[in-house]
Amino acid sequence: MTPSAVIAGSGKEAPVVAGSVTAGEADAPRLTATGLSKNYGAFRLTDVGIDVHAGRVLGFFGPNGSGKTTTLAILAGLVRPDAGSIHRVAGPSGAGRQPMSVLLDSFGHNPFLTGREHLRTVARRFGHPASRVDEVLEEAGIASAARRRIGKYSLGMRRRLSIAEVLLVDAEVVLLDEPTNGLDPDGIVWLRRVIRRMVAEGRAVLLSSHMLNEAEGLIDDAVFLLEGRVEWAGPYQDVVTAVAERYVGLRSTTNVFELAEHLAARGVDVLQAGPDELAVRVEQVPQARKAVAELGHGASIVDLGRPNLDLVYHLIRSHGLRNQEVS
Ligand SMILES: Nc1ncnc2c1ncn2[C@@H]1O[C@H](COP(=O)(O)OP(=O)(O)OP(=O)(O)O)[C@@H](O)[C@H]1O
Repeated sequence: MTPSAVIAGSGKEAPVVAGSVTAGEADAPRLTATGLSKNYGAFRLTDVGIDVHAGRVLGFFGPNGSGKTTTLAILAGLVRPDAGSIHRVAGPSGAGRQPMSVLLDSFGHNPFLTGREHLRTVARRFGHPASRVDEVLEEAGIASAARRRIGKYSLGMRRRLSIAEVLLVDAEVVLLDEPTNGLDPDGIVWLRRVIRRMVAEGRAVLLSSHMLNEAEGLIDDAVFLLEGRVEWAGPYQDVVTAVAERYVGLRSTTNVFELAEHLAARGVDVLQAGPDELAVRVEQVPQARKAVAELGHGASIVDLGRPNLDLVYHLIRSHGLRNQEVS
């Protein structure tokens, strides 16, 4: 069962996984998880490690069922792992923030409460004045629905309410699982602003998302999960560089879909890199040229430039780019 949306306030409710808290520097990792493992029988999360740094956004990516929500639920203390440890590092003293807030993909709101009643409960729990509730309702664009029961909210309104809740909690570490789900384009633009502001305020943000276009301009670090294991983790610029060093673009006057099929049939690892461009491994360029010539077309090898997150994701997903030790 996927846990419902929750705010992990004090962190005390987390089942302790050899967890600990120390005081840290301004730019230190605020949350470090190592060796997280969970065996669900049909699915295993294996040896997952994550560092979420102050003032940075960590993009957390992987296909459906790769274990992202399971990992977030463990970090939030909602699921007890079979192994691993979580270490939280407190920010500079005086910030007065809660340790962590979490927005999970599913909702755990009481449908019989109004949006305002729900947020007032959260505000009381964390000692915030009721006036703050109205501020976040306004900011989230749901002030006009504040007196309506949550059960009558649309999907996007419930998502906005969850984000309002994250703002209200005012935490050092913010974990966001698919926060754009259900948001309209205005809501997505607003969420981007919210995330940028949170990192500018020195918070550590983990953003799990399938919306690669949306995540691209926001992330500083990335973790790619495949089948419950970390395939690649580190500064996002490093994976972009790694892809740009290993792959080149291939342009041809022929239909690229037809060309891609032709190359794949000849054993060339090939991916779509743009509307009229493919990506192939540097070492397979001679093979690719030969295959293109067989089709009777010319082809040019081009620099991929800065590969976008979409291409990086698909390369990792289908060809692998492991920079993690396999245990
Ligand atoms: N409580 C549970 N009991 C058994 N299996 C579970 C449980 N929770 C999750 N799983 C399984 O763990 C696997 C990973 O699920 P998880 O929700 O973590 O993936 P995800 O990467 O977040 O996927 P998505 O992108 O679809 O949200 C799935 O196969 C799921 O069925």
